[in-house]
Amino acid sequence: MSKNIVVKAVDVTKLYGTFTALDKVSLEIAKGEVCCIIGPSGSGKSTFLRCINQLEKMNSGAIWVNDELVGYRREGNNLYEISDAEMSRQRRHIGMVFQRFNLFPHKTALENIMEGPVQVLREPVAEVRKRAEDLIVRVGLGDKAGHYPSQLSGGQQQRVAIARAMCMRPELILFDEPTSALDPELVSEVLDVMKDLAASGMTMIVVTHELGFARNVANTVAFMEAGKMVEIGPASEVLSSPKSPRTIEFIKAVHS
Ligand SMILES: Nc1ncnc2c1ncn2[C@@H]1O[C@H](COP(=O)(O)OP(=O)(O)OP(=O)(O)O)[C@@H](O)[C@H]1O
Repeated sequence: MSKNIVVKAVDVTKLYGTFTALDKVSLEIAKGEVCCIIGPSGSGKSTFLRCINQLEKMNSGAIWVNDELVGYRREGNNLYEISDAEMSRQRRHIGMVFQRFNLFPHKTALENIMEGPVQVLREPVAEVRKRAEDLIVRVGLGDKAGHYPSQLSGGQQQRVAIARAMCMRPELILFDEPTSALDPELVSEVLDVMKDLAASGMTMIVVTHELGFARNVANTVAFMEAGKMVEIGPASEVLSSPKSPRTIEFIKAVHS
């Protein structure tokens, strides 16, 4: 695989009982690219992100992150599955930002940002603190380092969550509807931080209903429906002249 490809997913299939949540979904993202995944509720967007970072085990298919197989493949009798230890090692390369910010309530903003590198990666505290202090300034919250999550707005909490993901120095950050739990007036401050991150060269996969963000920031837009990747291509093409009738309908509905 080319060194430039950060994520490659091939024929990822996920079943919940007999229900097919993902049906042979494939995707390839190059270093520094931003891919937005759009689609109606229940189409499998979150499930796909969760398969990429191993929060869900797929039933078949394969996922590579930076040339390393992180998912498993089952082809007939040919089963390959990486160990849980290996999975958690791999997962460190992948940051995740959730719809609900999931900060530790009893830790300050700065402590939340430092938590992963100190507790999981066992990096020296002083080094991590320096990095976290730079990051909190970068997300515009330099004056809120000592605040607890309950003292921050939703938009501020989400910016802390983004800084927390970045502090792990991931190869890739997955965003699962990062602005959909926010009051409308707080959406743009989070999107601005994400835009900045994209401009700095971070590879990102973003599940979002913010088509304006997708249009302005994404290189690639993927439209999913009923567990299938219906259409994928350059953002301008998919958003301005979609080919699939279902994509056309969806984009029209979001705009109206
Ligand atoms: N743990 C689970 N057990 C059973 N079914 C599940 C589970 N998680 C998700 N599903 C089902 O799989 C389908 C895909 O869900 P998913 O959350 O991935 O969709 P989505 O496109 O992210 O939707 P939304 O935009 O509403 O978040 C849905 O029909 C959902 O009900």
